Amino acid sequence: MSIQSELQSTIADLVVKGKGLLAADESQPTIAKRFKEIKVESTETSRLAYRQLLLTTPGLGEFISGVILFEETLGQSTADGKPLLQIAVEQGIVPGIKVDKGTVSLANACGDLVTQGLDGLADRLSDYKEKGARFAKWRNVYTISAHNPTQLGMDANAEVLARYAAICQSLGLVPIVEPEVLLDGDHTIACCFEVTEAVQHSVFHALHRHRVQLEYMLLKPSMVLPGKDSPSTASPEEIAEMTLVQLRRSVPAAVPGINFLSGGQTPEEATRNLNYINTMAGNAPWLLSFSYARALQQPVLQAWQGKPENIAAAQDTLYKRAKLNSAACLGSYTAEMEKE
Ligand SMILES: O=P(O)(O)OC[C@H]1O[C@](O)(COP(=O)(O)O)[C@@H](O)[C@@H]1O
Repeated sequence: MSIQSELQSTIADLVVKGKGLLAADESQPTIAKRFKEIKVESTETSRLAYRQLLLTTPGLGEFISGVILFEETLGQSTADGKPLLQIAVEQGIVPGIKVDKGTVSLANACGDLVTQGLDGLADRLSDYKEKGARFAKWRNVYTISAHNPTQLGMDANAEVLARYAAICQSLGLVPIVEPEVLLDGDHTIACCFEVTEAVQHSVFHALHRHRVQLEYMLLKPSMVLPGKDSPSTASPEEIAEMTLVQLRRSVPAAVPGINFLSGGQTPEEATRNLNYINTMAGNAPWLLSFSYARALQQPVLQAWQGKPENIAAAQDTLYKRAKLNSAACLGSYTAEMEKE
């Protein structure tokens, strides 16, 4: 298969109406933090048990088209020797992989961060592809404060994101481009709008400079929201409206899908806001869906508590959240469905 057809068929498998992505790619520090909340130690064994629980959830493929895995998971197998990646494939779920190496502070940029991981990326990607990954994900983070993000921070981050995307496409892996504007802070929704618009403009300029084919990538953005310590709140209609206006101004129609991250919203908020976005999207050119980690997994972790006897209940919870988010993709979610 040519690189072009590989990219095309992965996009076709990922961008499906009523389906979204499960982000199960928490880095070691992040998964340790999530496990700590349920008093489970993060070890290779506990991470395998948990991620096996996620991937073996019966019927998950009805609502999930792709899963983002962490590098370690790509090499893990069940006790009877089946690779976890194979389980995803058998569920009809496309396996992908997080390939960035986390953030460091960017010199001379007032505290802005920049994401690392470009060195040796092509070799790593070839290896992941050989193991079965068909898409990749890279996350940049932008903090909002009186001084951040700086133009320097936005430019430097856009450049690495575009270089990553170009390398992925050259090897036949679909890149998910994730510029996350963080929820931390007391900023207003208007300020988040302005920053998100500037960030995405810088990203799409860089993607253009690096000749990234927009038809064969997905955008994983944050929604436009007031900061979590903001004195002002915003209604779901306002969030949906501002998110859509911002996206229309920044994201070319050639991009096939936009899969939001949850970013610290509660599971219910993330589902409700996605539903409003889809009901208000009109004839938006992109499929608007989800690529949630916390908003899908928080209730699962609570139900699991690290205990084998809770696996079935935890899987029911994942199935339910995936189903509700699928409804939100179709604009048919209602708060009553939470009680079912
Ligand atoms: O561990 P990291 O690299 O900080 O990433 C944390 C998470 O951020 C995400 O990009 C988005 O997650 P949320 O939906 O919880 O905001 C996930 O894909 C990833 O697992």
